Amino acid sequence: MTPPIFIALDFTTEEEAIHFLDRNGLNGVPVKVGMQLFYREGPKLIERLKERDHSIFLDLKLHDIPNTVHQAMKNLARLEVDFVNVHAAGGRRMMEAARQGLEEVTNGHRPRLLAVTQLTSTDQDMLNQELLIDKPIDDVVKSYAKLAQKGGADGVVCSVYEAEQIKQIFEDDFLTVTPGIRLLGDENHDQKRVATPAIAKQKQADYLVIGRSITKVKNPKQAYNRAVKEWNHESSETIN
Ligand SMILES: O=C(O)c1cc(=O)[nH]c(=O)n1[C@@H]1O[C@H](COP(=O)(O)O)[C@@H](O)[C@H]1O
Repeated sequence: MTPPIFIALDFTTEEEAIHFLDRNGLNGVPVKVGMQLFYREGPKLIERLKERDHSIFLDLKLHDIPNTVHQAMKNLARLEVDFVNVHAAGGRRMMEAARQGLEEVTNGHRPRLLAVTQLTSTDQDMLNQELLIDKPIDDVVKSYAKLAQKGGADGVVCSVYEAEQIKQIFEDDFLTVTPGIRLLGDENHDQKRVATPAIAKQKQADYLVIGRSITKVKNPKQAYNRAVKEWNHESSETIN
């Protein structure tokens, strides 16, 4: 079975992304396309990745008034990717509009809708001091997750540290997709709520998103295999 690990293709051009996949023998692995690459290459890149049998998470994090998100989602639905996302902070009505847009256009293959709860680059201090949200971050994430479910999302994007609690609240098929993943010893960069693939497995995350720990290292294939191995064998590597 293909491991549920999306490699974040945070490259500037299609050629760089395809070259990366080819050079490292990563054909057919699940990939995430975010704003850096999509704003440059657009839908034709998605077609190319689909032809190459990649599952695709199109991560554009929509956050706007409900009508705009509704219309935008209709266009994204036509790309027939596997996952798309919005910011839960846009509110219930916006998420309902997103879901409606996806349903109006697709017949059969509706992309699953994810809602970003709190970015993994946000920590407790930033939540309190910059966003003026005066609550423990895991409570905020859980509360946004409940809102997301009411708004028709199929799951949330959260950190590994909230995944288990979310699994306890919802049915098994409400998904948790967790970025902020690092292999032991790697730099955290701008990420704050960080965990290894092994911890993600222990905390019952459904999917992992891994970028720089695979894409920016000397031997990406080896890093990818290490992540898969941790995921499969529940190794006990930890990270602070
Ligand atoms: O929605 C996302 O994919 C996302 C949400 C979030 O809270 N944090 C987060 O890092 N991401 C994305 O996941 C990827 C993480 O990349 P690395 O930090 O390089 O592993 C980036 O493409 C981010 O845009």
